[in-house]
Amino acid sequence: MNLSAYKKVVHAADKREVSPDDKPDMSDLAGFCAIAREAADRTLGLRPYDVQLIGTLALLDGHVAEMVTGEGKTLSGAMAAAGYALQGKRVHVISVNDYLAKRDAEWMAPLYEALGVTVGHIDQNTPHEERRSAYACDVLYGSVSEIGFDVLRDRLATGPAQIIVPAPEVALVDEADSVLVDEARVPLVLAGAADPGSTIPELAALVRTLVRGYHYEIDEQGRNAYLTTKGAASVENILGIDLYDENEPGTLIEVNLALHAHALLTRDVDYIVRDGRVQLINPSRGRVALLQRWPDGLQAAVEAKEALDPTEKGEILDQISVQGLIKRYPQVCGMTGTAVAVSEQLGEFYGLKVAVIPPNRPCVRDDFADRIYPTGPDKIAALVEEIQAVHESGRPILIGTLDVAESEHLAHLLQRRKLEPVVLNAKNDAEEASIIARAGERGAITVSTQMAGRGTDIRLGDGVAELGGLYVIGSGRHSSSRLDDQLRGRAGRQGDPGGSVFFVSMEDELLTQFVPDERPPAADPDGLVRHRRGAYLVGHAQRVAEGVNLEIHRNTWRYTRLLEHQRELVMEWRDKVLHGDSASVALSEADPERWAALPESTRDETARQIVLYHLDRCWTEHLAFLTDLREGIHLRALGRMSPLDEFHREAVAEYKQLMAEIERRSLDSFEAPAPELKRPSATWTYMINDNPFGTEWERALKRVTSTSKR
Ligand SMILES: Nc1ncnc2c1ncn2[C@@H]1O[C@H](COP(=O)(O)OP(=O)(O)OP(=O)(O)O)[C@@H](O)[C@H]1O
Repeated sequence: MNLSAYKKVVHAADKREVSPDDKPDMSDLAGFCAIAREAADRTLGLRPYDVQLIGTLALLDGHVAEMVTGEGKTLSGAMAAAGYALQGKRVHVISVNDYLAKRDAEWMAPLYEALGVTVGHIDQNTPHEERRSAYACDVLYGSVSEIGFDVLRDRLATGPAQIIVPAPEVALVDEADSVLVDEARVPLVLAGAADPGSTIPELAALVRTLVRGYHYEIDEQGRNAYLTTKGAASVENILGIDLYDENEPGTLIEVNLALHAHALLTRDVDYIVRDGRVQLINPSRGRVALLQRWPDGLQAAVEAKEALDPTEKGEILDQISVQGLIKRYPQVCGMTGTAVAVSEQLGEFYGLKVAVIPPNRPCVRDDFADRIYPTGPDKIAALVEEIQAVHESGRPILIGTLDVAESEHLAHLLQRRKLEPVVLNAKNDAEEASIIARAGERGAITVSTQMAGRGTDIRLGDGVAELGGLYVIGSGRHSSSRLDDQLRGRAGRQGDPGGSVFFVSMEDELLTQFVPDERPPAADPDGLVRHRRGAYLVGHAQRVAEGVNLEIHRNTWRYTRLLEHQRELVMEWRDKVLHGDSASVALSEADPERWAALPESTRDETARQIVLYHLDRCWTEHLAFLTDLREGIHLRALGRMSPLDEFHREAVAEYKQLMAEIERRSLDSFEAPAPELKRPSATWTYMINDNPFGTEWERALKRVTSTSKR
């Protein structure tokens, strides 16, 4: 169907008479729309606009619906989820965070109930049994990471009763660009406690004494720190060892990790320290990611840097990418305010098409041209002036910053001027929704990191419309214009008046990183850069950044596709072991005598546990092998071989042996039982890429973009 077909359905729905006892019939879409509209009106007090029904139809048709922010996607999505449920399909509404999953599930519950559909939600604190009942509902709301980690944790089930995620049927993805594109660059990783290793706190103290430019260098992209020859010599001197001793490779790695933690990771930007623990800040959302950590060595190095007790070490038990997770669902659809800009990626990675839904009331927000300044301090000074001047009129202002440290710095400067900004960042994210909801009140000044509080409606206070509505200021352009548009979209919702502007400096990271060699144009006497070239460079840097990110995404996907395929095959096998008798069949055939000697009542379970243990163990080892392989694979390029082909060749060969290895080890355990098959005692999740330093390929790519002149 296309937009005009949807409109016809909605037009027909308008003419239907609906009685309270009507049951929706999904073969009659107009009838369904009429009933859903009536049910929403009676239960939620919201009568869906025609465009919301059009959005619902686009979702039921498997599209990503682009609906402008504030148009009421929550309701469109709920009607579509109910529609799928009434077709007998189980729906997962995937949101960007726990808060929205809970809010939307609870808000829409009366509508679902009226339509005869059950609904549940999960968040990171949901206990096991409640989680299970939530998954048993027709419609489940949960964040992508919660659902992903449940899928990964189910993977460790040693009995069918432990599994909580039912077979996937429909995924309805809210903020689809953010989930399917931004978050998709980072695989979800489940790790388990293994042998505790040693960490060297002295190294944290040692690297603190090193001087940048003399002892160590940081590459232009700020992604990699490395010792210079002089630095390496000093470290060797202090430690009294040979860093490059082939028999002791561990120390060099630990020194490098300590240096990375010291030189590249900044407290309050990349992580915060709370309750004696290092908590990561999710770079795409500026929120604290609970239960997430860096790969071990780096986590330990950051803990040592902050003089905290080291947490347990672990190994990767399993991982899945957002693509891998989403591809499990036979039916996928989504909604977002900014889909068109990523339509190419949605098509390439997910086979999804975008449907643009017209707004209910046209947007009348004033989007002003960027204010460009030569230096960072000039920009900040002008930004503070602007805030003060606008604030005097009483107009509410929302300032979007790029990180927590910047928010705090700005808040500090505003306070010095006797202004009272409310700061919204990863440190108080529990309250962020209610704070952001008040950002439209007269006189409010709200400083917020990136998309914190996203999805919360900002209503204008009394008399604010006359002042021009909410004024949104970005303290710098993001690495993608989509994120800029999302920030602008906080103002001018549902036809409200509003304004937006970005303050940019030629020293912003976006420019120094992606167009480092360009000479910026001079400023006018009042300090503002008005030359066309200024705006051109900003736009150009953003396009380069977008291109680099797309290539990174593409490349990650090229490598993970094979891994995910192998994972699927192993999981199919595991399912057969878990639910069937394949372990018993295999082991009884391999050693009938031993089989006959075992007590009949327990031998099936014994066989199952042995095979599951070795299957999980071998998969963990296989993952470690693939990670190592991928890290070293770029060297093959030197031998004129295609790294990707080589990776595939070796990964496939190794995989072929995997099955045989599992069988061999299982048989060994069966014949001479080990005292205990010890499984990991605790699990946790990672958010950062499998390689914290970026792959060699990414680094090379960044080098290319930074040296190419246009
Ligand atoms: N049919 C309707 N009639 C009246 N108000 C509505 C209707 N649909 C939604 N709203 C209101 O519009 C506001 C925005 O809704 P919602 O939060 O779903 O928007 P959104 O499109 O998800 O925005 P965002 O992109 O910021 O997440 C809410 O306050 C909601 O109550």
